[in-house]
Amino acid sequence: MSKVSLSKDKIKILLLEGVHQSAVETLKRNGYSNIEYLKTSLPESELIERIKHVHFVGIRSRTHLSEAVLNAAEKLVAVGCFCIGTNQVNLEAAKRLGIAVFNAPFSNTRSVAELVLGEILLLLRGIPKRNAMAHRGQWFKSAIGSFEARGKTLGIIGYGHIGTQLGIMAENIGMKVEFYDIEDKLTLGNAQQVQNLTQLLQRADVISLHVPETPQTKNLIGMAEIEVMKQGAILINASRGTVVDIDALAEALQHEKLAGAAIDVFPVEPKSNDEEFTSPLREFDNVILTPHVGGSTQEAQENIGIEVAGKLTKYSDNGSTVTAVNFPEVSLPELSNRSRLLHVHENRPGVLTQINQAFAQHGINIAAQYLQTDDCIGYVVIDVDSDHSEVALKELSAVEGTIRARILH
Ligand SMILES: NC(=O)c1ccc[n+]([C@@H]2O[C@H](COP(=O)([O-])OP(=O)(O)OC[C@H]3O[C@@H](n4cnc5c(N)ncnc54)[C@H](O)[C@@H]3O)[C@@H](O)[C@H]2O)c1
Ligand SMILES: O=C(O)[C@H](O)COP(=O)(O)O
Repeated sequence: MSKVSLSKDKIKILLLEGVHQSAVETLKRNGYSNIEYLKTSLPESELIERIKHVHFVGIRSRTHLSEAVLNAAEKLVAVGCFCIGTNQVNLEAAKRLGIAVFNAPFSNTRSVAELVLGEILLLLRGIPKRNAMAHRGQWFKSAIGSFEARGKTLGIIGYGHIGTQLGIMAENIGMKVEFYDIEDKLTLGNAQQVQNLTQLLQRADVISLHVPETPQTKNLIGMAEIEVMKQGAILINASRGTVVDIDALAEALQHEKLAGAAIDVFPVEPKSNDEEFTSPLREFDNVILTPHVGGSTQEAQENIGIEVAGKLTKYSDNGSTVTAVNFPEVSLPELSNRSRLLHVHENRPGVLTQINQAFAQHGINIAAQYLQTDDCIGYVVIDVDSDHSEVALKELSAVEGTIRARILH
């Protein structure tokens, strides 16, 4: 259990993976100056050492916050994922330890959709192969294997923030859009939801994946799924590397079952730009390989920096957990002329009663109280008169089942 009651200059923030400077500016504007900024991710052993002293950590998709790392993070209050995906964080372990995790659920979605649209056009025209040949001095002027997008069917797997935007853009260039999603979805434009994955795979000229990394999406596209796709279809994956069986894809390209592919994410990705990228797909001219840059645009990164740093400062300054991905969500008013106690506890019967009884015994008047729980933890926020705040924190910290308690003035 950790108690935190620190002035802002003592709050240590570690930002990894070269998050946009807008994050640093946002934190500084809000009074947080104790920031360590690294351009790379860190291997687990180094992270375990560095994270011990840190109150907030900012990462992107390359940094793995495993249970071992989180267990070592004695002072960690919150994690900011400066991206959409949060699969690189052990969210359950973070929750058990009372560490809130935030992300940027929308800010880079347009960038991904735009990249995929471009790839669809290039792949339908066979441009990656012609481009590679031209670089080698070969002139391949031919309409063979070259098609317009107009009238072709785009099959989207995962019709969320990215899938829907891609669908609208694809319709605007005359494509027919169908999608498969495990949820019933409101269809935008003229898109049609199909009932099963096989149906989508059989009908689409281009398949694009926009699902999260989950146990269900692991190898969602393997040998069997590629087999049912149309002869000469195109496969695009800008979601997560675990979603496509890369060896199965390489084999399908070898046998010319597929006309091309665009892959932005890989089962194993280099840890830094200095590390060599290895993949069985490197040998194929008709595959666009990109180094996980779907969301890497200036616009997206700047917006993500502001959004996630804003969420971290709000949680630090006022306790709000709105949009946290692993925490009960509590929306809180500004704190004025009082102290605010933030208490994360195991969700077991009687915690709130214990708190209220302890406060009553010490004559601590509760000015406001907010509580949200999920199946594992509870998060209660209590505003009290500042004169009582230190006693209140002591009492709160002694409550059975307490995971973390901190105070804001
Ligand atoms: N390449 C990049 O740089 C980049 C950038 C942003 C996001 N991403 C990845 O793209 C993913 C999608 O992003 P989003 O913003 O559209 O997410 P989202 O949560 O808005 O949408 C995901 C959709 O997938 C559906 N889904 C989940 N499991 C499924 C399954 N087994 N089969 C079919 N549908 C399923 C969900 O119901 C949802 O509609 C993210 O989780 C992230 O991993 C990659
Ligand atoms: O989850 C995401 O938003 C994307 O995969 C982008 O990750 P990145 O910030 O590491 O580029």
